[in-house]
Amino acid sequence: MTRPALRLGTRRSLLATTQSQMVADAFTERTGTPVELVGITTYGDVTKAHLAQLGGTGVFVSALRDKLLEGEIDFAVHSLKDLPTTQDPRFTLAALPPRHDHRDALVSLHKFADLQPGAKVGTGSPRRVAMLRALRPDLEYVPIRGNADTRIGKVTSGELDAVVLASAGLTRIGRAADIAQIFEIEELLPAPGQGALAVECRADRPGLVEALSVLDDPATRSAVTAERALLSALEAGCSAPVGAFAFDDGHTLNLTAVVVSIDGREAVRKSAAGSPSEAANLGRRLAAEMIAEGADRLMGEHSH
Ligand SMILES: NCc1[nH]cc(CCC(=O)O)c1CC(=O)O
Repeated sequence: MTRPALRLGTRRSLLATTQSQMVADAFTERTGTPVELVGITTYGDVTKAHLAQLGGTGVFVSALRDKLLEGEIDFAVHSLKDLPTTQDPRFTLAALPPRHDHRDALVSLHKFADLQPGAKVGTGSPRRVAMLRALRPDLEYVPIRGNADTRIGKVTSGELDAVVLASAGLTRIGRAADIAQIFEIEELLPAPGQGALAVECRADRPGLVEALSVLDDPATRSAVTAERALLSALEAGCSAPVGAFAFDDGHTLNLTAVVVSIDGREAVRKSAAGSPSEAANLGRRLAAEMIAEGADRLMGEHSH
């Protein structure tokens, strides 16, 4: 007997459809249940303009959630770093699949250290600007928007000397060959949850939550739980210059986080370790220690 296909709602961008297809394939391989992708055009995709004024990437998330509530789709795949840290109780993150690469990457013809003084580096992220400024205050940081292809195109055309994007996203859309350098976390701490995917469905479908949970990776879940608890406890918005990375080696969860002033001159950077079963506590504890050292002052207007 063939089972009915589950409907996986996805934005139509290359990154979104690729990530959704990866999850669909992994689920079908594990369970034998077919998955059908359902393309959804979101308000954010249509208007393009002033995404920040629409509430940042949250518009993409809420469009998919609306389709879950309407029953048009069974589940959705999000980039975890685009999800608000406060979970809407109507939905469950049924699976957090294994995270492979959390780091940021430089797309350029040159290594970061070899860029000429005054070279133009494109990134729309205050976190990346603040941390890169700490390393190279002599470069010019230019805000940019658009999908990865558009951003890479500005390097190819010579309009910019480099752009910085998540390594995971570049690899997923087949642009790994354009990466000149991957930043290690000592240089550039990624956004909380960067590189991880979240598989979400309605909380009132426990059978589906259980079925999707075959894709969950407990070590990824504990790591990103700590990162996101820290972000939430810092009361930082998605545009705040906050970096965090946690790694669960199966016994110990190590968390490192930084808050940098937007000019790159001041930073509070701290690490802590704990039990993976206490991931959220670890994140909250490290956030409290960072606030005690002035992290909230550094965030300035970027908090909330
Ligand atoms: N904010 C946009 C966004 N959301 C997820 C990714 C890439 C994939 C990931 O980080 O999981 C990107 C682009 C980028 O930051 O380069």
